[in-house]
Amino acid sequence: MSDISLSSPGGRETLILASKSAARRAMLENAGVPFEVRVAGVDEDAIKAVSTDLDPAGLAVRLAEAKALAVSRDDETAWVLGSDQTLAFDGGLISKAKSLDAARERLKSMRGRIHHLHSGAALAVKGEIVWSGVDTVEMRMRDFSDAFLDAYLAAEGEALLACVGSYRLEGMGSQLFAAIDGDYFTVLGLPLWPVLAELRRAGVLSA
Ligand SMILES: Nc1nc2c(ncn2[C@@H]2O[C@H](COP(=O)(O)OP(=O)(O)OP(=O)(O)O)[C@@H](O)[C@H]2O)c(=O)[nH]1
Repeated sequence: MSDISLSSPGGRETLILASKSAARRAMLENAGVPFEVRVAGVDEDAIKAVSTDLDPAGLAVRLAEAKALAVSRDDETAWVLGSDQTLAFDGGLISKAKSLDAARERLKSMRGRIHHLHSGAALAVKGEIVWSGVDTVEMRMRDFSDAFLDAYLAAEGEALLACVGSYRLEGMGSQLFAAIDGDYFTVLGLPLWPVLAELRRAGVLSA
């Protein structure tokens, strides 16, 4: 993963995004936020296994905090942003599909029904969590046809396997939904508004 070091206005603190997520990176880039990328090598499955006491939103925060801490412990100066997204459906948690066939079955099971996306974020400095937050969106998937689903999978391909719900809301993916109730950026994987507000409060971004 290449580092992105954009010149920070006024020599502000360095922000590191501890995520391999292309969507998270694009959201910050498009918002004009100077940052570097350093992927956090966190064993998410191990954390999930000991977090059965948490609801999906709480798990998203815990995973976001783990990613932020993993990078922050190695960098004594930067502000580190970690993030994680969980998908709650039918009383359980859905994780990324391993193949397009699995994605097809996943999307068939969710069509015509509601699921929720929880996007958690955390900021860490010097190995300590200084802020965390989470936002949730209700996703109302329409009962699309098999023909539409096949066309969607063919159009989007393996890029969908990087997305927790096996879809991307942007582009053709918007046709999978009747409506969403919540914030677009939260769907893409980051509770952008509270993250930007905290970065301004902390002086990482100018007010
Ligand atoms: N472009 C796009 N990405 C989405 C959408 N919904 C979910 N995602 C992505 O699905 C991924 C959720 O997986 P996570 O485990 O939170 O993050 P990750 O991509 O594995 O990256 P790390 O932060 O390094 O763990 C994130 O990259 C989200 O950006 C969407 O509608 N559009």
